[in-house]
Amino acid sequence: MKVDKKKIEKAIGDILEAIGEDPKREGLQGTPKRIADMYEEIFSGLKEDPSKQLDIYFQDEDHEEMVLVKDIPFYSTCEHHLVPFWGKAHVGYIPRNGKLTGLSKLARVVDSVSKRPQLQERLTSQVADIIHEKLSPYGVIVVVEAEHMCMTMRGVKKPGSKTVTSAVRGIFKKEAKSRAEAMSLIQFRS
Ligand SMILES: Nc1nc2c(ncn2[C@@H]2O[C@H](COP(=O)(O)OP(=O)(O)OP(=O)(O)O)[C@@H](O)[C@H]2O)c(=O)[nH]1
Ligand SMILES: [Zn+2]
Repeated sequence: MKVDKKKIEKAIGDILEAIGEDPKREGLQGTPKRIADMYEEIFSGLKEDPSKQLDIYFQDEDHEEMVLVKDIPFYSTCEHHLVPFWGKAHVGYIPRNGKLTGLSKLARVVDSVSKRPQLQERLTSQVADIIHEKLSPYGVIVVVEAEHMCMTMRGVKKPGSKTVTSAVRGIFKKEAKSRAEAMSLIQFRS
């Protein structure tokens, strides 16, 4: 289902009125439509199945070592306040039976689960679960670091504070050594 743009436009008009604005003044006339268009874009992940991004994979029987794509930028929307949280995701996995996915597909999975009203913890575990279920790798590790606008521009007002979440599956859960190796690669700065 597509977003109901008419309903969003009406709601935004109501909010503008409720805060004491005049939705008919020149600068605001197009705002409900702009926001409806924007919501269609930033919530487009709601009607996607992110695991479809991993439908295509390559076979390389030889490669059963860690693959890590780090510093994947993302923007998401906090489900509590509907304001942005954004940062970087680091996604690693150890392929099994030569099931390698395209590197960009890992970033596409991050994009897809970001474009919904989200919790950072859920975003992190959804990325790990999708890769784990679809590619059956030896293990998956996902680390997400983000700044939440609901903690900076309002409320507790702590600009610069970062929230770090992680989700590990398979071997990364069982073996501290593999986890430590992945974490050192994530932290490595060239
Ligand atoms: N666990 C988790 N909490 C989040 C996330 N995004 C926002 N929050 C928190 O959700 C909580 C909502 O708390 P409430 O007390 O219901 O709302 P509030 O009165 O606006 O809270 P304050 O932000 O403390 O002013 C806050 O503590 C937010 O920091 C997230 O991704 N994960
Ligand atoms: Zn929030």
